[in-house]
Amino acid sequence: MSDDPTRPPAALELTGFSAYHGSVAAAKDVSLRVERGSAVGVLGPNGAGKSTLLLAVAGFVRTTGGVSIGGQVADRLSPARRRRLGLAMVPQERAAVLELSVAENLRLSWLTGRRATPYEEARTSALDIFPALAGRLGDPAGNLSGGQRQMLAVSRGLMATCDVLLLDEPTAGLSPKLISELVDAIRTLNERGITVLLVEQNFSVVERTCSYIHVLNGGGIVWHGPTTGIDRDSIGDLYSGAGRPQPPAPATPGRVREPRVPPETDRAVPARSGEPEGT
Ligand SMILES: Nc1ncnc2c1ncn2[C@@H]1O[C@H](COP(=O)(O)OP(=O)(O)OP(=O)(O)O)[C@@H](O)[C@H]1O
Repeated sequence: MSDDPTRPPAALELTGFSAYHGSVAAAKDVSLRVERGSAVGVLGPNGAGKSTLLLAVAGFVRTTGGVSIGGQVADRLSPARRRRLGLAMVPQERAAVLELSVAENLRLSWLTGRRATPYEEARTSALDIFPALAGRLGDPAGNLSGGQRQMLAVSRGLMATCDVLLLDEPTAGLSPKLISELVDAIRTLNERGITVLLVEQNFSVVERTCSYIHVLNGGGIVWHGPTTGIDRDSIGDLYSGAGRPQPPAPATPGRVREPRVPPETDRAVPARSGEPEGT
């Protein structure tokens, strides 16, 4: 948790957070902060520990260190209790009950979620973001294309009427058109005050949605900084931990988003162990 009592609580905050498969730490000493209504990206090579980190935040993996959701300490809470605090996760597998219809899948997520918003309202709100699903409500989820199933997976997260959405590589395998739709959807979520922690391999998606990124490798954060101004050619250096801060590039309207971070934290810094890292 933040040491500064005057700072409003983050939507999500990890402090010295480690996550274990058995006795092996797949995410190590991760500290990060995600402000309400912002999107923060986690990039890194295969096996870096990104999915494990999200699963651990959602409560499915043994952890040490601190996790708080909306200012509430959640370290020891079950996944269900974390959902009630407003956390939802969309795993990499595009989870849906394939035998149930699209509408039934949405209803199921609402029933097992926080029900902070009436069902009809939550459904209208989700379909507003993914209109392609509106015409498929009666179809079995198993009949959807991969991209449509991804939209359904994100909609299911929204039906839980969440405040914080964890997205694990939501654009994997999608066409450029569907990726653009998903990018727009993430921006819309932020505009509605929903916070997003986005695991991605696709830097372009992170660049278009996130104000801040953390690069994970070998389970630890090897670099973090604002997204604006990162030179695409330096991504390999960031992955290897050899990244150097880049001078901020002038924002190009419509292409690069203005950073949402406060000016005093608008700087790129190689990560040091134990250092709080945030937006
Ligand atoms: N259920 C598990 N049991 C044991 N080890 C696991 C398990 N799941 C993942 N691991 C190991 O934890 C490490 C991190 O895996 P993780 O899936 O979190 O990485 P990732 O960054 O999400 O990779 P990718 O981008 O390929 O999905 C890897 O070494 C992996 O082999």
